Amino acid sequence: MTKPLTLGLTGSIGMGKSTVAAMFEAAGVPVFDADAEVRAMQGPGGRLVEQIEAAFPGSTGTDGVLRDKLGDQVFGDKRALARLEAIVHPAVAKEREAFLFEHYGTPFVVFDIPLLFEKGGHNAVDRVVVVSAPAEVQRLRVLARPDMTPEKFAHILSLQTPDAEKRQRADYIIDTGQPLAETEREVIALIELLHTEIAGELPL
Ligand SMILES: CC(C)(COP(=O)(O)OP(=O)(O)OC[C@H]1O[C@@H](n2cnc3c(N)ncnc32)[C@H](O)[C@@H]1O)[C@@H](O)C(=O)NCCC(=O)NCCS
Ligand SMILES: Nc1ncnc2c1ncn2[C@@H]1O[C@H](COP(=O)(O)OP(=O)(O)OP(=O)(O)O)[C@@H](O)[C@H]1O
Repeated sequence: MTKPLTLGLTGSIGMGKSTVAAMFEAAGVPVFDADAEVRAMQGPGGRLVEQIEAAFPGSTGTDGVLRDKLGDQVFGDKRALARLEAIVHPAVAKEREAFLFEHYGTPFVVFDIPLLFEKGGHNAVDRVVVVSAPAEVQRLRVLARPDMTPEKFAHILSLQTPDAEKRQRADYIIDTGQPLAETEREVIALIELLHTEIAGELPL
């Protein structure tokens, strides 16, 4: 069985990555959700909880990692964040490989990875899909979230590769600054293009 073509799906905070990932999934494309894997491994009984508690005392409870507490410890401190990443990222990579193996024979799969460029994951996928909307649309979406402040938003943005650079480095861009139905049409068109390519009707 052949290895699927791998699409890395990414985008900055609030750009609509999860929404677009759900569109791929609804169209029958297997989607690996890196964030969901992290949450499972950090949640109740999760396999990283003990290791995280040892590295960040007081950051876990009976329900696993206390994400707001851990976030407070790492988002303002680059070295602490790097220590957390050294625990989390290798574990996610392992799960991703297992997912790929399970889907051998499928034409292509999507890896939904928020920090694809930031952490070098773009080198490990065949194609990169970036979701992008105008900065003002992004800002309004993010600031409407509970517990979000302009300061927190600015800080998270400062940790992420700028949208303009993501767009430049993308193989495909999905516009999420338009009505959902239009975005969905773009997703379906991309899926059709990839099927055509894989079927050998166009050069890869
Ligand atoms: C610190 C944690 C527990 C905070 O969880 P919380 O639910 O409060 O925030 P959430 O995960 O939704 O992140 C908020 C925003 O920060 C960004 N962000 C998260 N981790 C990082 C990071 N390591 N570097 C830069 N930005 C990050 C996210 O993309 C998102 O836009 C969590 O973010 C975490 O475990 N991060 C480290 C693992 C990681 O890198 N995960 C993201 C990709 S797999
Ligand atoms: N055309 C569109 N495409 C995608 N999302 C849209 C669109 N129009 C409106 N939205 C809304 O924008 C929001 C995007 O949130 P979503 O959780 O998908 O973003 P995200 O990039 O995954 O966020 P984060 O990186 O912060 O987790 C959703 O509430 C979605 O309904």
